[in-house]
Amino acid sequence: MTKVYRVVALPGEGIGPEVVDASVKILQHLAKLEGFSLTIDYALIGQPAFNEFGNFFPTQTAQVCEGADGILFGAVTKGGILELRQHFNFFINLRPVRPFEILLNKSSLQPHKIQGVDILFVRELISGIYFGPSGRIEDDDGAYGYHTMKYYDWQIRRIAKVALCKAQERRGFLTVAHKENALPQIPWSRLVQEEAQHFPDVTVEPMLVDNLAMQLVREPKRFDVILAGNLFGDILSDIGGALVGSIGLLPSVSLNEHGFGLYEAIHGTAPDIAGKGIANPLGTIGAVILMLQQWGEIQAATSLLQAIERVLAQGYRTADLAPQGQEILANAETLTGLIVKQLSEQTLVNKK
Ligand SMILES: NC(=O)c1ccc[n+]([C@@H]2O[C@H](COP(=O)([O-])OP(=O)(O)OC[C@H]3O[C@@H](n4cnc5c(N)ncnc54)[C@H](O)[C@@H]3O)[C@@H](O)[C@H]2O)c1
Ligand SMILES: CC(C)[C@H](C(=O)O)[C@@H](O)C(=O)O
Ligand SMILES: [Mg+2]
Repeated sequence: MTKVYRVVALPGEGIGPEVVDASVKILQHLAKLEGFSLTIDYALIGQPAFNEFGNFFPTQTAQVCEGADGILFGAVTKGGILELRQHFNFFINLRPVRPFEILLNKSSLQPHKIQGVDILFVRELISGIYFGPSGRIEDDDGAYGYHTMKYYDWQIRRIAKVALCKAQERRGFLTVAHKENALPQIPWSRLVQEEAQHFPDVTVEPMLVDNLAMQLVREPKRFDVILAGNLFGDILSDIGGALVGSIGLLPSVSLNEHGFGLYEAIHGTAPDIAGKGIANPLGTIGAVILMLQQWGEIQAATSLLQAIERVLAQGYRTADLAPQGQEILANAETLTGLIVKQLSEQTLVNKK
């Protein structure tokens, strides 16, 4: 029986529409090759949504997303994304950091430091300082603003379980980012260690987040799964961009307890390059791989990864990867076309 999937594309702003466009083309092509049925519905988020509905994440958009098999997201300036994450209870944010072998020389670190790096960030996504009580007030000392880092213990425990499961499936090593020397009321280490009693095969290593940032650059290979709260996870995962060579390469999935997911790159709207067609679409295309894996379309996921690797092996590079020597400068459209062509060729070979 043909499997039927419905994806909601939310292109958003800046380079969002460019990278979503590339990813949709690839997904549609894969559907034809792999024989699954695919519908893509489009909806507005961010500034375009505000212009149309006076709201960055309008009810109309929430309704379109309801019941879909996945949301493919571009980028927004800020308005809309936090509301979207909260609306669907996407408390799990997974950000894998694994360099492409052929791009080791694009890392900010020396190739031998980065070869073999395989890190999974597990970031809590709908609590912490992003969502705690906040405001602007004026008192006798003047105007001030505040944001509050607030975590219920159960919110930490539930994301800890996710991270522990991931570590168990991987290399059994979980680093917990915390800042208990300054923020002792939010005991990440203790709560995660308590949960870890049910995971005897996982080693838990609590690490102060400032040291963790340094160790990530110094010796990235020592990490397996890194668990972090919302703010620390945001900051630490961008370091991954420097490790793999460009932030434009990194994908992400945000999930709720039912496995419903929001798929996006970790980068933003990149206003400095938006509208030029030169954005690297591989982060968002990588998010398509995560979507296919989540659906259980393993053959399609593997085939897409292979196609990307082969196109990179042919020397094509977007501008962020600073092509030089034998490498060939490609824009997003060219790169996408090459991946589509490669997918067709692979399928032909496999069917022979
Ligand atoms: N999920 C999201 O929607 C999301 C994520 C991060 C930032 N943002 C928003 O994006 C805006 C810009 O933020 P920023 O400049 O700090 O971060 P950014 O990720 O947009 O850009 C940082 C740098 O990386 C480059 N870059 C990013 N993605 C790229 C890609 N795919 N290909 C090539 N180069 C790429 C940019 O050109 C820029 O030099 C802000 O308004 C921020 O709030 C949104
Ligand atoms: C746009 C912004 C609010 C967002 C975040 O901080 O979560 C982004 O930086 C990300 O990494 O997804
Ligand atoms: Mg970020």
